[in-house]
Amino acid sequence: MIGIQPVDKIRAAEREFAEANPDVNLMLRAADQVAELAERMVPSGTILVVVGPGNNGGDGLFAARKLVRDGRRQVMVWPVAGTAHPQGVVAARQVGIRFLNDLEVGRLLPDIALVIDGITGIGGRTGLPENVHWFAEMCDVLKIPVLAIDIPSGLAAEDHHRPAHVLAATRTITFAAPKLCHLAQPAASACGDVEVADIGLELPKSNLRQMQRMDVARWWPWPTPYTDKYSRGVLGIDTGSDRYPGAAVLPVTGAVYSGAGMIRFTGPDRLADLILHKLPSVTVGSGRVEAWLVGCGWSEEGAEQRFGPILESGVPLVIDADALRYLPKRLPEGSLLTPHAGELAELLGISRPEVEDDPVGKAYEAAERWETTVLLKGATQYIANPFEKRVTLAIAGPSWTAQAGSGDVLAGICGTLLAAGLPAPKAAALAASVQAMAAARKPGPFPPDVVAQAIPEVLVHLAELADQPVLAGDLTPRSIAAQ
Ligand SMILES: NC(=O)C1=CN([C@@H]2O[C@H](COP(=O)(O)OP(=O)(O)OC[C@H]3O[C@@H](n4cnc5c(N)ncnc54)[C@H](O)[C@@H]3O)[C@@H](O)[C@H]2O)[C@@H](O)CC1
Ligand SMILES: Nc1ncnc2c1ncn2[C@@H]1O[C@H](COP(=O)(O)OP(=O)(O)O)[C@@H](O)[C@H]1O
Ligand SMILES: [K+]
Repeated sequence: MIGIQPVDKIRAAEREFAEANPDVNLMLRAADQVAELAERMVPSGTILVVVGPGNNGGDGLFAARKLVRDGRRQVMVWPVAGTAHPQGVVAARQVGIRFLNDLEVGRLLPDIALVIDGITGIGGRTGLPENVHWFAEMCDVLKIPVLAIDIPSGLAAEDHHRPAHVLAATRTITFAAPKLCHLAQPAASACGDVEVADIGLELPKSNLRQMQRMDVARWWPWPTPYTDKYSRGVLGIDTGSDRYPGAAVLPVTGAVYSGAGMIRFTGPDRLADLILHKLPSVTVGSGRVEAWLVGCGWSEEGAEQRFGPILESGVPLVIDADALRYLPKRLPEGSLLTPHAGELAELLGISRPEVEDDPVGKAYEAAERWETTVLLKGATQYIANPFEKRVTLAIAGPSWTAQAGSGDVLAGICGTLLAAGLPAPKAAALAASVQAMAAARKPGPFPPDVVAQAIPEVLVHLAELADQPVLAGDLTPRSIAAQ
């Protein structure tokens, strides 16, 4: 898990560091790391460092000095948006760096190997200074690699919006910890590959975090030699309707391919035949279950009647799609709501744009109101956990997943994990991350059920990461295997 840090915590950590280490210059540390990464990105060629009025520009100027020192390359500086960092300017001039004006930049730009963006960092407000709009567009058109220092200029650190004008980066080097803009879409799409550089700051635990592959590997409920189908978790699934027959098949597919011990399908009989045709391991009819998945493709007719008895069962529920319209005040303990932005808006009685404007806040508001875990779906998936008062971002996948039925498959994976006994926040974070990883293995317009079929490959890979036995042979005690 990686903590996503707000600007005030970064600044406080910087102050504490400065008090404890009066002889260390953090800006030089940051600048050295910027220069090192720039060297790796383009071992030769001219570098243009664009600098703004703050410390982000200071980082850029000291990085420029470092880059020019080895004498192997030409480095130029273009100051924009106010007066550049005075000591930085002196340092750059001392080593003979040339300062350019707008006209010179326009003329030389096609021959630039790398642009380093030091216009604004964590002090940046949304929107690029107007006098560099043309420059951002030219870098994009000419496909010039851009290395952003801390934050691509135009983005604001704690904001997931991507404004019309931004200096989009090929890579971003940020310090101490990622900020929300690096990880939440659509802002993240302007950051390129993000590298987090350690400059020695100590940060407190954050209540906004992002899942890592290793977390998925550690938390996944791996089967053991003592496992049977019941102990692995039996999941009841009541989904689909005549209007939406696929919504019966897709969640079951997600549940089967993520390793449910057993599935009991209790939706319409005609749909059971459809499921069995594709997935003969599914059982039909009621019985004891550890968790229920409800709501996908119910349509309105008969929804309440379907929901009532399942709610009374008292086991944890994954509540998706149409079932979200019939939430009681109190949900069974350990339940999980899986709305997309439109459904969350309906739940909260607000508009969809209001949810899209503040996904972290709105997901958390719903989680608090229903005292349950909420997984807000979309290009970035937020898991709001009201018990530990935090929000977790799932591992992100390719945008190909944005298609009808992906949410149904995701609900099925959530169901498998709730039935396996995982607490809802973990189940949701794992399910969303694993689906994204499966989609990354199958990039392209593969239908959601085909993406689900890539989950076993992802799990085998993760099992290796977690040192879990994946094949029968792996269970051989090491002493025997060595003979
Ligand atoms: N805080 C830290 O821990 C460290 C910070 N460092 C660097 O310092 C940066 C933060 O420095 P600052 O606080 O000076 O802030 P920035 O350099 O990010 O930007 C502040 C300046 O930009 C102007 N500005 C902001 N948004 C603008 C916009 N949209 N259009 C035009 N002008 C705009 C502001 O008026 C202000 O003059 C970090 O991002 C990082 O690069 C590093 O030196 C290492 C240590
Ligand atoms: N831009 C995107 N990039 C990656 N995944 C996305 C994107 N947009 C949506 N998704 C995924 O697609 C799914 C859509 O869910 P949902 O809208 O409930 O679809 P449905 O109800 O048709 O199954 C969600 O799981 C979400 O993770
Ligand atoms: K920047």
